[in-house]
Amino acid sequence: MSQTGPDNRPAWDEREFTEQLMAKGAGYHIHHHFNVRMQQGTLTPEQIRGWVANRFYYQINIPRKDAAIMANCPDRATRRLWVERIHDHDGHGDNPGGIEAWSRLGEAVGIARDDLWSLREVQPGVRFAVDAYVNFARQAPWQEGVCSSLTEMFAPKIHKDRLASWPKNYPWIEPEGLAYFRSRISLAERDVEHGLAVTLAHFRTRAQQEQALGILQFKLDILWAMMDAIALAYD
Ligand SMILES: O=C(O)c1cc(C(=O)O)c2c(n1)C(=O)C(=O)c1cc(C(=O)O)[nH]c1-2
Repeated sequence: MSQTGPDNRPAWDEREFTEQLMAKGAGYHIHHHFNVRMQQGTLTPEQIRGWVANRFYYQINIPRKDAAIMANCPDRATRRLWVERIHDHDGHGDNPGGIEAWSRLGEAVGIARDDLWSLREVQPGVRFAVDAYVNFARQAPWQEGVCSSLTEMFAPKIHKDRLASWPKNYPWIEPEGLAYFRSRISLAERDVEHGLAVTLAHFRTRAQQEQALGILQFKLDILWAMMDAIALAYD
């Protein structure tokens, strides 16, 4: 039975709703001019370093964002899956984790560890955008926080693009530095499987489904605003 909201428009079925979410990929930061230039190989070492140093602020805040979603989630089964995201980034047991891998990317592009961790390169626009993501996760119902992570549907392509093009375009970057991108491909696919299942189950009426598209747009805007701030600072 298709559910209707107060305006009586029929809900999309799961296939159509998923297609609507996927169509949001047209606004992914993969299409931002700074990313296009990064991919074409025309960025200078300073520009690459600027991007890596600023994106680090996103990396260190992802586990805080995920902890906020968990804190809002009363469902133990969901928390058992969600906690893996925190382990992925912070590290767990023998796995040093994604933040450490990003630090190694920093070293591979010529940023000293202390410089990266000092956050002194982080631009105000990047800080505001990332903080908005964490604050959203703190304040919104947990299913909306989950929905906002769905830009990860589009992330495996951007990671694969970097793995394919950086070694030939930026031979000065030590190849071991790219391990973060490699690690994220399967993790993003796993995250999306879970995040999409939660989203399809929670946003049922047409109005709710459109709200989900709005949440995904909010997250696309965060990533886009980060790129704008980085492009402005290093162009
Ligand atoms: O390199 C990228 O372009 C990119 C984008 C995104 C994204 O779409 O939010 C993530 C990541 N990387 C990433 O590595 C990552 O771990 C990640 C977690 C999340 C999230 O919202 O929970 N997004 C992303």
